[in-house]
Amino acid sequence: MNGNVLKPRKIQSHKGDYGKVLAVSGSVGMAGAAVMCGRAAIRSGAGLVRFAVPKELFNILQICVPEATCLERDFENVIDINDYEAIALGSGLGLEKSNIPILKKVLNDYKGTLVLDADGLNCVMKYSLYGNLKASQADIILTPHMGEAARLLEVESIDIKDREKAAREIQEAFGTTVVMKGANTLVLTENKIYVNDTGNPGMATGGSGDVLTGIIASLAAQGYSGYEAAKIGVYIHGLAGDICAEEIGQIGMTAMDIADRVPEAFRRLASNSNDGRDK
Ligand SMILES: NC(=O)C1=CN([C@@H]2O[C@H](COP(=O)(O)OP(=O)(O)OC[C@H]3O[C@@H](n4cnc5c(N)ncnc54)[C@H](O)[C@@H]3O)[C@@H](O)[C@H]2O)[C@@H](O)CC1
Ligand SMILES: Nc1ncnc2c1ncn2[C@@H]1O[C@H](COP(=O)(O)OP(=O)(O)O)[C@@H](O)[C@H]1O
Ligand SMILES: [Mg+2]
Repeated sequence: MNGNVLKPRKIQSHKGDYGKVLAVSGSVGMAGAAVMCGRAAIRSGAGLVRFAVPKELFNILQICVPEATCLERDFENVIDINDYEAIALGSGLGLEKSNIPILKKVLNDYKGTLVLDADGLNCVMKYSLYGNLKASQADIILTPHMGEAARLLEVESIDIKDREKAAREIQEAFGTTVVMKGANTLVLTENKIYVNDTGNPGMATGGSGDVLTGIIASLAAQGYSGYEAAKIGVYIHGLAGDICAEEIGQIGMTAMDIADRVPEAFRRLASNSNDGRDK
């Protein structure tokens, strides 16, 4: 990937110029997913990150991600979802019925860029919300791993040799951008496919996908299209993982380690010299 894909930050600019991300992530018992997602969004350059979470999570999030702010997950009285250029929805959300109105509100009313991950995807299938997903006016990026992709296609499992076909089927079924995660993550949109070449198996560790969701949402908040944000996001995420492998080793890198190498990954992409990939 060439560094000129990145938008330079202007000297005369302020946080309002770099977008606001709303992270509708985490639940009691999965605060970590929100931490990874929010931390990665901040590390990817968004002007402001705000969590929409149950009140029980405020303390832990404000300690673990002090740069972000927290609001209660109440889209009727507290949060205007269309105030945010990008929403990350689903990491660590859980599968409770109480998520139905949250998903419906975002899918029916949101007009920005929406990254739908993990339990966001699982809830769409569990509660038959695919009609809402297909009709949504948002620019949507789905980020399934192979297990989640199988759920989206309502099949038992997907063979690795059928990965691209399955990703295309999801893209066509929902009309969104699709990020099919794993080694050589695929990014698909109508008539386009990008095969990522960064990353390593050390990244197969809990929370790594939540980091990717935060990176993509952050790029979308800064004005990249959903497809561009997804492509650059998977590249940066993998490169941050490769920097972890250089510094720490593949075994034992953590999702937080990956999030914290994201700025260096952007630096390498921007200079386009150290990553050795000029494609
Ligand atoms: N610290 C935290 O709070 C964390 C919370 N997480 C959240 O936990 C919830 C459940 O997500 P999980 O991914 O753990 O659970 P899943 O329910 O998606 O994964 C469970 C099963 O799915 C299948 N699967 C998972 N990855 C696969 C792959 N790459 N290829 C094929 N099959 C695969 C496997 O059969 C696996 O046993 C999500 O909301 C997620 O965001 C995770 O992100 C991990 C960290
Ligand atoms: N072998 C691998 N090579 C490269 N990247 C990988 C590999 N295994 C996992 N990853 C990356 O790690 C992330 C895992 O995401 P996910 O399965 O959603 O984990 P979690 O839900 O625990 O955060 C994805 O971005 C995926 O592409
Ligand atoms: Mg995940």
